[in-house]
Amino acid sequence: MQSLTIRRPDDWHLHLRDGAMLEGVIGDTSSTFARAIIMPNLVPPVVTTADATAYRERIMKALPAGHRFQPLMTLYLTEHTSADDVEEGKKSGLITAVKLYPAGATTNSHGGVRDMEKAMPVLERMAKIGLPLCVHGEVTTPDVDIFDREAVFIETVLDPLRRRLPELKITMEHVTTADGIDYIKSAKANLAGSITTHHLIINRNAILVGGIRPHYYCLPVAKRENHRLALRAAATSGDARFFLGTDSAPHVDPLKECACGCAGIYTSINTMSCLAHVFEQDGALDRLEAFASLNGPAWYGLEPNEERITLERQDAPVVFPARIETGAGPVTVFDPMFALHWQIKA
Ligand SMILES: NC(=O)N[C@@H](CC(=O)O)C(=O)O
Ligand SMILES: [Zn+2]
Ligand SMILES: [Zn+2]
Repeated sequence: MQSLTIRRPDDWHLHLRDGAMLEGVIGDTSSTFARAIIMPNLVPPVVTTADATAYRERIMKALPAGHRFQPLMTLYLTEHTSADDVEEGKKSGLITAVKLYPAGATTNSHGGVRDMEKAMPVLERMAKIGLPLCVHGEVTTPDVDIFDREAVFIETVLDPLRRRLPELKITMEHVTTADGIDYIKSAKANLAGSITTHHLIINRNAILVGGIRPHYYCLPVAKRENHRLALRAAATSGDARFFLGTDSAPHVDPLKECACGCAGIYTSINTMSCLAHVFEQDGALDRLEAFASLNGPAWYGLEPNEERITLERQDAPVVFPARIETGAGPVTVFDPMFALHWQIKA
């Protein structure tokens, strides 16, 4: 049997939600990943250090017995965020990053930033104290086609911000385009990108061909095949600027299978099996550890995990449940549309 031992991975972009959903999903992450950057887009969002402290406590309480897991907390940037509060959060060790959601760009982002000018004092402070900004990189202006939102964001928001504040460390999260990959590669410093599991596997056909398939709908929406190939090349290259952020984003099935379905794909449970498949296909299994376990911590100034996991390849397909049951309702699991053969050794 073929096997691969790597340092225990981390997830640099994760939605754990709250309440019954949090309880239903956290074990799928904490059984595999040592740490995860926890997205703050709850209802209401995690805006202050006090909010993040309370949310962290709820996460730790929901953690299954015996699991070791460290949630890395983020704050949801608003036009009213206090720079002092952000600095306090970083100093106390609680806050790993601040998250920029352009208002209206994605799930629970209506309280996000409309006018970047209003966020400048906080961003300047973050640059000064070395606190990274995570961005959902899409513009929301109605005249921009949804498939172009990332490219236009780079040109009209991200690049001007980086010119104005070159010392600010920015993570372009869930990169979905060749434009994003090229832009990150062109930067001399202070820019990196996370890539999701599903964007390495699906292109936009998965959502639209043969019927509309809500469980492949996420934001940023999957793009054309040439973009997927660019993401794959970047992820499997070993380039330290690219690392895993699953963006696993659970929504209960009734909220996805309806006339106006939510964006988000649930991959926490089968991400490592999917990634091993992708890296094997591209002849890059030796670089899976860089993508999933080394590049992320290096970017965030943390040590890689000491623990190891072993992935084993078996001839018989590894079967994951089609959906998980949570106290909030059923959540469909990402189906990569090919058989998986790798699994984490218990
Ligand atoms: N990725 C998604 O499609 N959805 C995320 C929000 C986000 O990361 O943009 C969610 O919170 O559901
Ligand atoms: Zn996002
Ligand atoms: Zn997300």
